[in-house]
Formats: sequence, structure tokens, C-alpha cells
Amino acid sequence: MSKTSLREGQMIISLPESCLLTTDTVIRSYLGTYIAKCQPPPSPLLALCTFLVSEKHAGDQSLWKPYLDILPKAYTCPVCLEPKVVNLFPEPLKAKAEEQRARVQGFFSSSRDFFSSLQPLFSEAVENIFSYSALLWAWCTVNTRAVYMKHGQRKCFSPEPDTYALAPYLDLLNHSPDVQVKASFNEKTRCYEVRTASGCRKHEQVFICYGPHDNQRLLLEYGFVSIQNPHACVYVSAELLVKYLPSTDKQMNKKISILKDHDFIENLTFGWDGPSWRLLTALKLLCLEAEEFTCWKKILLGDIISDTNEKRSLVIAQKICHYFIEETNAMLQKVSHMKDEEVALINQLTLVETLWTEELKILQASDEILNSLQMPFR
Ligand SMILES: C[S@@+](CC[C@H](N)C(=O)[O-])C[C@H]1O[C@@H](n2cnc3c(N)ncnc32)[C@H](O)[C@@H]1O
Repeated sequence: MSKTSLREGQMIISLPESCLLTTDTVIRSYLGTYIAKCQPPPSPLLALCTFLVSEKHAGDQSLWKPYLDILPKAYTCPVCLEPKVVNLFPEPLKAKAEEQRARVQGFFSSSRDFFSSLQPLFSEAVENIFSYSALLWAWCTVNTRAVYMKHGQRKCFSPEPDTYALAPYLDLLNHSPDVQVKASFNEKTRCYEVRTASGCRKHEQVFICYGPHDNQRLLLEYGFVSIQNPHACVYVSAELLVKYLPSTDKQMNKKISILKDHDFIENLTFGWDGPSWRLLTALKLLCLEAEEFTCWKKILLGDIISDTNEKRSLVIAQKICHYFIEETNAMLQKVSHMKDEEVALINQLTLVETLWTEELKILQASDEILNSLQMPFR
């Protein structure tokens, strides 16, 4: 909460460099000599995660205890959710969630040798300290809370970018898609500074913006969904587009390869303001009659080819929208049923339910917009 009203450009928080937890902190610590000796060199992310796990293990002895104590004990990023809950995600998110799980599991198995090399530092077996669940907790801590701060590459680390800084206090700020902030490390004051670009009223919660992320991305990276998120959208796959077009179209394969070549096959979405320009453009191209086909370049530039083409693409967009509404309602029923059956998973299921509920609202808004877009052709 802000104690005073904040005007545009005013500072929300300024955190001195000494309070930041970065790979510099790790190198200066007892881990430094072990990192320098390690072959192959650990990644900056592994160094940071190792430090977090090790300091948590140190308990009262850790200088970072006050910070570690306020960190969440558990996270809701997909990698932490039950596979049967991830299975209820929309397809594109499910694929990314599975990728995330495989990445974190790979991160753990490839880090074991490094953890073994740290045994002289601990009286307890390193396998017990640097367990999968401990590393998962540290990975989620960095993934959901670190701010961007670029460090030059150092020989003791592998060449992955070193861009994370944990920023106590600053990382208590929640996300709102409706605010704008400027956040960066100020080389002159040597502080990480966050200024509001949209102002904040006295005694209101101060929000920052993590980026113009849609809800699937917020859930994947931060483990939450934002209600009425202006960037939220529903993704339409190429396979689904084709399902609603006549299978007799001899030019379909050619049309698909044009869409692929011109990067129009992905990021086709429905949003609060209806089908995206990209989705409608892809549909217009796919709906071209044989005699109109030579005009495909004009479509990609945004030109109108014919009333028939406009109308057909809107009709198909609406059919796809109706299909998604049906699917979304079915998923919501399934989730609601699972909430009754699997009481222990209620929080995880509520998260998925919120995602689907927001998608349903977007689709209903899109359906209405599609109705009005078709008016001139009726
Ligand atoms: C940088 S932390 C923000 C502080 C966090 N609320 C806490 O108390 O530790 C980011 C995490 O906060 C939560 N969060 C941030 N903004 C949120 C929002 N608008 N709604 C729900 N959860 C949010 C998510 O769990 C996210 O991973």
C-alpha cells in the first residue's frame, strides 16, 4: 500500500545494490571457490538456485534468513502442479507446461555432479540438501521473482545469459496489466529503481507490470491468472482452422505453405476485441476461391478482395468461436466435477477454472463482435 499518492514518474522503490542477490553475491560467498573449480562451469541460474537452497538449509545461520522466511513455501507454476491438473490446460499451454517440467527435471539431473562437488561444505549428504523438491523451489523462486539485470559473461559460468537479480521487498509487488512502470538498475545511484508511469492513489495497493502477458503466459511463468486481463486471448491452432474449411479445396496445401512462409500460422487468436487481425487474415487467405487465388499477397497486406471472401472468413471465424465456446464449457464442467472429487487439489483446480472462465468471457465477447461484423452482409 502506498502511504501517499504517487504521481507519474515518482519512485515506488529504490533498492541499493548491496540488497540484491545476484551471481556476484554467490561468487563472493563460500560457494565461490567451488564454482571456480567446477568443470564444466555451472550456469548463472544454477549458481543462484544452489545459493538459495544452501542458505535455506543454513536456517538461522543465514544472513538472508529474513528474506528467505517471507518467500513462498510452495509455488503454483505448472511444473509444481499435478499432471492430471496440467492435463486440463488448453492445448498450447499444456505443451509448454510439459516442456517446462522436462526442462526443470533436466536442470536437476545435469546439476548432480556440481552438487556432489559441494559435499565438503556440508555435514549432511548433499543428495538430501539438494533434492529435486529443493531445487524446484529455488527454480520457481528465481523464475517468479527475479528482476532483469544484465551481468557481463564470466569465465566461471557457462555462457547462458546472466540476467537475474533477486530483489527483496521489491519482489513483493504484484502484477497488474493496467499499470505502467519503469524499472531498471541505475548505474549512477547503484540502486535498482522502480518508478510509476501511471500514478497510484493514497492507501491503494501499488502494482507493477510484469509485461504485456496473456493469461497462459502468466500461468506458465508466474503461476496465476489475471481477471479481465486486456492481453488475454484464446489461441487457434492451424489444424483447427483447416478443420472448418472445405476438404475439397485443391489449393489448401499451397495456402497453408504460404501462411507458414509468411509467419501467419502461429499466434492466431481471439481476444476481447474479437478475432485478431492475424486470425482474420489467415482465414481470408484460406477462404480464397480458385479464381481469386492470385490475390493472396493483397490479403497479407490487408486488402479486401471480395464481399464473398470477407463474409466466408467471418462465418468460419464464428464457427471456430462456437466450437471453442462448446469446448470451454465442457472443460469447465469437467473441472467443476473434479473439484468435487479431488478436494486436495481444489486450489490447483480453481486456478485452471479461472483460466477457462476468462477464456469463455473472451470467446463470448468475440462471438458478439463477429455478429456485428457480419451485419453488412446479411
Ligand atoms: C514477484 S512475486 C509478488 C509478491 C507475491 N504476491 C508474494 O507475496 O510473495 C510474484 C508472484 O506473486 C503472485 N502474484 C503477482 N501478481 C498477482 C496477481 N495480480 N494476482 C495473483 N497473484 C499474483 C504470483 O504468485 C507471482 O508468482
